[in-house]
Amino acid sequence: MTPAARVQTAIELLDQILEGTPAEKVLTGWARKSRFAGSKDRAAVRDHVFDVLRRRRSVLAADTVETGRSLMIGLLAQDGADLEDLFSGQGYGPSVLSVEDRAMDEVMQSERALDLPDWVQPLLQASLGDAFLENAKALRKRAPVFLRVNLQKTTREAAIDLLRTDGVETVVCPLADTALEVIEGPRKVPNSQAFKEGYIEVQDASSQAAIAQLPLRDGMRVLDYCAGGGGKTLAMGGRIGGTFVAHDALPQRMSDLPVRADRAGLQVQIFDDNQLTREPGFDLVFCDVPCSGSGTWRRSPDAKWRFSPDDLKALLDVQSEILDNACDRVNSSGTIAYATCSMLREENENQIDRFIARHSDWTCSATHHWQITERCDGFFLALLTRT
Ligand SMILES: C[S@@+](CC[C@H](N)C(=O)[O-])C[C@H]1O[C@@H](n2cnc3c(N)ncnc32)[C@H](O)[C@@H]1O
Repeated sequence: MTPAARVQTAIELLDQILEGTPAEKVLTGWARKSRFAGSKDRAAVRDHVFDVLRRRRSVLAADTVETGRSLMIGLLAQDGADLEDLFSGQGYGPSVLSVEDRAMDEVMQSERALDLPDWVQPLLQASLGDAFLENAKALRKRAPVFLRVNLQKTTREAAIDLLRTDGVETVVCPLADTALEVIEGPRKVPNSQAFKEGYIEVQDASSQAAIAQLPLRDGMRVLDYCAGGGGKTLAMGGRIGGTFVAHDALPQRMSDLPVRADRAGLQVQIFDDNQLTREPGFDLVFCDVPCSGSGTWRRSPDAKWRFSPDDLKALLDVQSEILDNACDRVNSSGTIAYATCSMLREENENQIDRFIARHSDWTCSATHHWQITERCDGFFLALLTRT
């Protein structure tokens, strides 16, 4: 596909997304139907679509109707692309620029907004204070890819060397002693020997840094209460030898965990609610609760525009219910670790304050924040123990 044809495809896919179809569904549907598109074409179209969604507000000039075409023109103009060349009307590319399109090109030389939904911006501002602007700007950029090195199987240095033999270039990330940033060849990671041998997993650096802050000791009994795909279970298992139990309200979310654990050389038991009630209390109950994901919105920019005040309210209820349930799963000297990838105070400190107001025998021994930067996603961790 020519660069212009990729732009026209992105325009058509964005129109479908604007009609309400989720971005992933639109992109997968197109990839299935378009056998002529190679992997580079797919990646380029995907990048166009996600760049627009990340900056959906600022790429649109004031008073311009939101269409796939107007959004793509705004994006390309903001990035300094040669619009006359791309919009030439040739081949499968988009039709030539109108007078209005050219006017937009000029407007877009300046940025309009921070690309946040109106109702979210004040909440983020109140939550982040002076750090708000830096965080909001970082959310408009593409996120880097990070790997977690499984220290039970190898070292960071050996992992760097092995990845290089498969065309994946990485550098040490200072945020965590397990973290590597991929600077070349991220798409080659799943087929690399390092991945197949269980030496590495894909995981953001702030999640790894949070796991490094947990009070983990060899021999502990650990429950990952909201395990999902099990990324945090594996990360905890990469740090200590112990007993690991995974649980999730939606067990199908854990379907890949046995294969991943096997690759990592970790034994993980998967328990439902009934099995958990028969278990003695755990030393650590890790609650990576469902949340707005606002610290990771640059990875799923579609979610940013879909997220509503009702969604937030429902999440707050689920988060407090999970914390209340976690109390029954932890032994008398154990710790509850509450984690979100949210930047919103409502989901973080306020949730902890409300928990302590409901459970006066509990105290918060530490909180940690990771801000959204070019280098890492936003993350929040609170450690709770009985007084
Ligand atoms: C943020 S995700 C977890 C991601 C996972 N820890 C990882 O590293 O891949 C939150 C998970 O909580 C689960 N969940 C939602 N409500 C729950 C509940 N009441 N009890 C336990 N898990 C719940 C969701 O199904 C989802 O998989």
